[in-house]
Amino acid sequence: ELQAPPDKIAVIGAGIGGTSAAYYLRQKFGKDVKIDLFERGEVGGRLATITLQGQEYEAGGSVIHPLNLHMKRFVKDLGLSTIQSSGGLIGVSNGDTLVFEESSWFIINIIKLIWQYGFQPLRMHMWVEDVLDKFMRIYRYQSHDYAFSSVENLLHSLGGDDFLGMLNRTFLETLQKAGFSKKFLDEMIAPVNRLNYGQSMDVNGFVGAVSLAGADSGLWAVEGGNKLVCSKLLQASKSNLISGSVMYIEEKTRTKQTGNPTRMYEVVYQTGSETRSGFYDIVLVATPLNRKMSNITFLNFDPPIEEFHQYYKQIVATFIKGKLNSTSFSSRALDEFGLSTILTTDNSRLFINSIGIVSPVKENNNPQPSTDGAFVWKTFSPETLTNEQLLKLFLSYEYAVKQQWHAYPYYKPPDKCPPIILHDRLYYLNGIECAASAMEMSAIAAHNAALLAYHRWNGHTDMIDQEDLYEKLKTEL
Ligand SMILES: Cc1cc2nc3c(=O)[nH]c(=O)nc-3n(C[C@H](O)[C@H](O)[C@H](O)COP(=O)(O)OP(=O)(O)OC[C@H]3O[C@@H](n4cnc5c(N)ncnc54)[C@H](O)[C@@H]3O)c2cc1C
Ligand SMILES: CC(C)=CCC/C(C)=C/CC/C(C)=C/CSC[C@H](N)C(=O)O
Repeated sequence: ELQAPPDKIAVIGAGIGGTSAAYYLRQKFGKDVKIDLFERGEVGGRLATITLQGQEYEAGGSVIHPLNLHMKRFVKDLGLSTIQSSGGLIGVSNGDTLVFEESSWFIINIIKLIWQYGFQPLRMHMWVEDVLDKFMRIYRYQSHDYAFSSVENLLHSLGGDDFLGMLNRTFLETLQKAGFSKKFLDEMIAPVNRLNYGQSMDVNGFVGAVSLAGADSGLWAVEGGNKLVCSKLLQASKSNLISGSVMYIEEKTRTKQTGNPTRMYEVVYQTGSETRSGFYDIVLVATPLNRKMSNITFLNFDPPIEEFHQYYKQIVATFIKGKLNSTSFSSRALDEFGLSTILTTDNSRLFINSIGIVSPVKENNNPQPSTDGAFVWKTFSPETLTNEQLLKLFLSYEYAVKQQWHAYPYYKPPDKCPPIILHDRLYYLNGIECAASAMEMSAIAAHNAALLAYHRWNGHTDMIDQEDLYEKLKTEL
């Protein structure tokens, strides 16, 4: 049995989380509900491009896993096209030498890997596959409309106590327990985690697994920029975009047209120099709740809604067009260097986490140098690079343009996730980032929050936090 649908829903934040939430809310609640989507910056949020000499490059979230089924579905349903992330050879630097270097010959790579690390790369591949296999259960649950009231319940339904345990242990502890050697972890795994999350092996084991999935083959991106998914979702959801910064949310009693006094949420926002507000039946917050990133306060809630203090790590992405100083990484000159991505080990004295050649978002081909042999490189570093540092990395450069991010949570297990239900009809999506931050994670959180809001509105408690879903759905034909 269904209640009358809500009149108005607010979604705060038009990144991939907020726009996909609007899309799923429209699917569940139907065409009559009015959905307002608040955004204080650009649609896309941490999915953004940077334009350099007339070419656009991904400056935020750039790669998508081949098994990220929500992102895949969006691209298909919204009529977008994909490009494959360009390969290129990868090396790992410890600041003095390259501790690992890929060859363009497949067989040489296999021999090198076995020589240096035995069968650990294969075992690691299997470990990640096993985590991914369980993770994929979420798509089955969500396609059957099941929802979860907390991130912990969601993860438990996917991988049981093992998945919850991964939030409580460091990635290092998790992999040491699984029998991987220090050399392999230092030289192969820590550098991937520095590239993807700018952090050491002290992150939680779950985000570590996601990070390794982010180094799988078959990664892809959206032609024209990943942020196009957000603008297309916004359009498809037929939501009303309000350009403004939400300042606070307050619960108040309003008398609706029916004459009934109803508890509603007043969303107060600033647009230009004006302060305005609107009343909503349901509110979804799709931005990290902390002072630096969203600065939203919750007034007069009973019980009060706590202030969240999740610290987000700063990452600086710098785009440099220039000729690499290959001798910063190896003894070879540039014309014999051949690597297009260099990762760094944790103990490296280098001031960057990674550096790699990038292609424009419209190019499906391998990146091409300009006539003088210069490529466009992207570095990730914890701090802004100084001119002196840039001149260490490059023989010469034409430009260096930076984009600074509060990129992802600073992971420090045990990682306890914030609640999804902040109040009766007030939901929070970005708590999922405490398990792992990635585009697909936000899309999963958005689908879950839309289903949760729908079932709670209609009193469908049997669709929330069902135990043993995997077994139940296995027997369902
Ligand atoms: C440099 C970088 C590289 C990354 N690479 C990858 C990658 O390759 N693959 C991957 O899967 N993930 C990647 N990620 C992570 C991914 O980008 C994020 O997990 C994802 O984009 C988060 O989306 P979101 O919608 O949850 O949050 P956001 O994108 O942060 O969206 C929140 C939105 O809310 C708005 N907002 C905030 N406060 C208010 C307010 N008070 N009022 C109104 N609006 C407000 C913000 O302006 C923002 O647009 C990367 C992130 C960064 C920074
Ligand atoms: C959620 C699952 C199962 C998989 C996602 C895997 C994935 C794509 C992880 C990447 C996460 C991330 C935050 C990457 C940041 S750096 C990305 C890229 N290599 C770049 O150079 O910009």
